[in-house]
Amino acid sequence: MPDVRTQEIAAEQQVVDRVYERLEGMRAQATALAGEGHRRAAASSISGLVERDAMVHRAAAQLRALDAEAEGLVFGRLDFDDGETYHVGRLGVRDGLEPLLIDWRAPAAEPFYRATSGEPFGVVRRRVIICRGPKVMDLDDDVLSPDDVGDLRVLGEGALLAALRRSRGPHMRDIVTTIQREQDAAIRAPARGVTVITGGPGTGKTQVALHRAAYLLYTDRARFTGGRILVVGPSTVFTNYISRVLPSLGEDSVHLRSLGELVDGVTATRRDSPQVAQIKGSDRMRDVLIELMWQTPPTAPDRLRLVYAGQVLTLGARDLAEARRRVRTRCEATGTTPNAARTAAAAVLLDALWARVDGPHLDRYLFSEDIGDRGEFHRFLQAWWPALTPTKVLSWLAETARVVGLDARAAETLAGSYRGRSDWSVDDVPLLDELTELLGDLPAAPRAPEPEWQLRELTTGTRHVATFVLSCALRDGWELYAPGHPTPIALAGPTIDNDAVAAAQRWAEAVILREGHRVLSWTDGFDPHGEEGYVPVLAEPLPVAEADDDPPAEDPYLHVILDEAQDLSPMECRMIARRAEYASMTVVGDLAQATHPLAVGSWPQLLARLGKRESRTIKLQTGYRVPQAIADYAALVLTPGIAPTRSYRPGGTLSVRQVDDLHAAVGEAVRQAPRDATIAVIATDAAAEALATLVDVPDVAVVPASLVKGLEYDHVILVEPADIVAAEPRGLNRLYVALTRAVAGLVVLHRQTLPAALRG
Ligand SMILES: Nc1ncnc2c1ncn2[C@@H]1O[C@H](COP(=O)(O)OP(=O)(O)OP(=O)(O)O)[C@@H](O)[C@H]1O
Repeated sequence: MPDVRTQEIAAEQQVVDRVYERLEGMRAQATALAGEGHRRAAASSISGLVERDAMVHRAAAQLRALDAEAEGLVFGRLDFDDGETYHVGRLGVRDGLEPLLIDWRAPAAEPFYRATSGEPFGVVRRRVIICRGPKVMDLDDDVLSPDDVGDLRVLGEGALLAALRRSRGPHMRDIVTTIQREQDAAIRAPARGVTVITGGPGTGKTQVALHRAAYLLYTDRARFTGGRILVVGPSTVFTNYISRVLPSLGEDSVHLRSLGELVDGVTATRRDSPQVAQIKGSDRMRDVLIELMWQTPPTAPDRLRLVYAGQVLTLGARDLAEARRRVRTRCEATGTTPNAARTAAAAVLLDALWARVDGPHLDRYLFSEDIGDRGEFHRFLQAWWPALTPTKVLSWLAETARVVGLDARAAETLAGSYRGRSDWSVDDVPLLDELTELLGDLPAAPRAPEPEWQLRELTTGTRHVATFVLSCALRDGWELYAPGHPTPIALAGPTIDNDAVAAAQRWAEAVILREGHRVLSWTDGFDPHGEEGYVPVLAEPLPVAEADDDPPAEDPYLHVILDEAQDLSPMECRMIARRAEYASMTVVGDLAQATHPLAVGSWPQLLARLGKRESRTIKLQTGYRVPQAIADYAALVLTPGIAPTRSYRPGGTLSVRQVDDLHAAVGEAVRQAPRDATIAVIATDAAAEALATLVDVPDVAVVPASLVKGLEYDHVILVEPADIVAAEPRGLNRLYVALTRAVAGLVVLHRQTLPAALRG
């Protein structure tokens, strides 16, 4: 006769089997629907069918993601006092009208995470079903009666302990079966406004942030699907570590980026020294960058020499500097970015050259036309006012001895950080992003000319032309149209006879030159009204894109989740704020772990940097990573007044050893660490480099202290705390972060005296 447990497991297995059977059916249906074509399903007269098909498609997509993760789909059951029972899982499954499995994010599943004996929500029993794929392995029942309330109010204690004991892999695993009450409240907080989630190390902030992303997608999929949620983490090591959590929840449409990956085309992983980070992170860098982008490019020629009407016209370095200053003033007054300023630059140079022409009888238009015809003027213009990319401008800093807006020492520190480097640091990324905005779009690549038949196609109304067009209207005389404009930008008026095509073309060439383009010759074309006209062949491709042809603006993010947000510098906040303009936010962090020299002292201060106001704050109190003994030791370095995290994790070993030979001691500690565990040696960035060659053992990671934030390992060997503290202004906070990475064992090795806080 099987015992009750075995019987219960068998009963649950039947339910799980039914769920998988139904899913198989849905999968087959989805494949068939895909084969049939979605249009046919959508055209069905029964609207319920369309909804069902959509559900089947969605389930199939989720299943693909879940299959890849091989996680059990069913993990919970709730029994209510009215006799009702449901099963809770990673996705919702119905058989006809009967719900077989409730999605963990559905309101009906909330009691699974919230019910306590004090507030049971009608639940009499919560059961965690421990599955390996489709096979039920074990059950953990929680009978809710008033006597059950323990000190920590842990829900599903057996399952939680089992989850905490599970061996650690290279990636973080989801916690969907064991989310705790306070975590659930944070996950399900309203999407709107800004939700700040704080808590000590290991309280599950990152987990909450990721489960919240999955929750928001569930509650408003139409709004958030397709990459409208952005999750930002501090480093690529960290984003890689957490990258499996959302797929294991069946969600793959969230953008997960590290701070070094927010600008297209750049993947930065290296951090600058605190001294450099302090300069690059400060918001005065915006002014520095503005000065930099208007300065004379290092490759620009410093003399312009042309011959006109037998006269040698020269602009020397001082004239050119003055001309550049005038272009800047003109552009700043009109909000023109440097990349859109070549037209203005041409006009200012022509003014300066004309001022040197001796001879009152000479004509200004003819002068512009003649000079404009000279290839040398255009070659000069391109070199003197080149198209600028953010990377090009930032690289000038390596060579710039005097940086407007910085004192000499800061300028030298900044320049030094670029010398001899070919890669960008994470701290450069906000500067590149700022420059992208400041410089404006690059002139567009040349577009294929419109086929002639398309030009003739016009029957009624006006069109936007793709290039300049010169045409002659019967009553108004010669008109010149510019790209993208349906109305003329210039009218010749009665001065040019309607038949004098050559004169009209000369006039138009002068106007076009003022717009920054040189005409080589003319061909036939059509104006915006479909009338025949002349189209110039330009020396350079047109930088102006027709309004209709602009690439669609990228969809903005609608929710931005920031992890380790305590560390964002003012420039990083500006970069995030640009992406979060239309977004609600979830801001996650721990001020005690702030290590950036410009980190904020409070959450309202951070939100002010982001241009947002706090809507709600949720503080997580219980730690799940660090055992209490290690948490208490780490808390010694905290500022007095900050309470250590109350840890739920049992066990843990702590050993603090003073040694003579650090390298030998590290080798010994690595040999003694259990083999089936994840092991990290954490040291200052400089020491980590040396240790990495020394500790060449597979599965043992040597991690620089600056990269360890957000990560965790079963065993941590921490090397020379005094050096970690001394390495940077917020060294104590860095030490606190390093001390709170261990899940089971922490070995602290030191040769020097320990930092005062740890001696206590
Ligand atoms: N409810 C839970 N059930 C099981 N494990 C949990 C739970 N909450 C957190 N954990 C585990 O605790 C560890 C720490 O979680 P997490 O990294 O999210 O904490 P954190 O607050 O972001 O830490 P830090 O501030 O150090 O970055 C992880 O291994 C996580 O899986």
